[in-house]
Amino acid sequence: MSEIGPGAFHYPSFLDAAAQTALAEEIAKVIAAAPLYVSTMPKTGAPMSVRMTNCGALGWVSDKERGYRYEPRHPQTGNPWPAMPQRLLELWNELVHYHKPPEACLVNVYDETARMGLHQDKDEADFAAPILSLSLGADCRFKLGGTRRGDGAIALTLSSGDALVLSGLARMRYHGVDRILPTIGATLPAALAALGARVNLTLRRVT
Ligand SMILES: O=C(O)CCC(=O)C(=O)O
Ligand SMILES: [Fe+2]
Repeated sequence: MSEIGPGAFHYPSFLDAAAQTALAEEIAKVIAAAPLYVSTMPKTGAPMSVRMTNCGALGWVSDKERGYRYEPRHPQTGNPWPAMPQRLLELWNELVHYHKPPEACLVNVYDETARMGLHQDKDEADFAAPILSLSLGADCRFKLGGTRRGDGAIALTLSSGDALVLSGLARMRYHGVDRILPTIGATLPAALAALGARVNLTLRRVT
């Protein structure tokens, strides 16, 4: 584990190959029940390059009219999000020291050209709870800035099996995915391989 400034913890290869396979199988079930969809940006309605879905009681959604928010139902099927797999609750307990369970797990699927601009995670009512991110598949160049937009950002590589915790002073740090890196040998586990190059799971407490 390496601490990238107070409260930001990077755990390279936290999940071994077997754990990645098991997690990918759980996420494939989530996607079968709650299909991936394309969110649009508030105001402009521009489509995001990342496809997404959620599991847990609440899911992060965005559209032109109503912007970023959490909803209890899939925006296209209208069904409640699938339950959060037990394995994710266990990883939260292992890595996040917080007295309440996560309510939302956002599943982001990147193809080779997808990216995510620098942003803060601030649609939650509870900023005291850490954020837990888990990565599968291709490496990405991840940017981690400060708590103000203009602060300089450092780049790190997030690889398959890596965990990242943003807690305390790091909870509101800007972050984003610059680009997916050509990654030799690290593809998504078979259960997810057809969907894209990289999958990121972000577990959050919302209320
Ligand atoms: O894909 C990642 O590593 C980051 C995802 C993220 O920042 C988000 O969904 O808010
Ligand atoms: Fe984020």
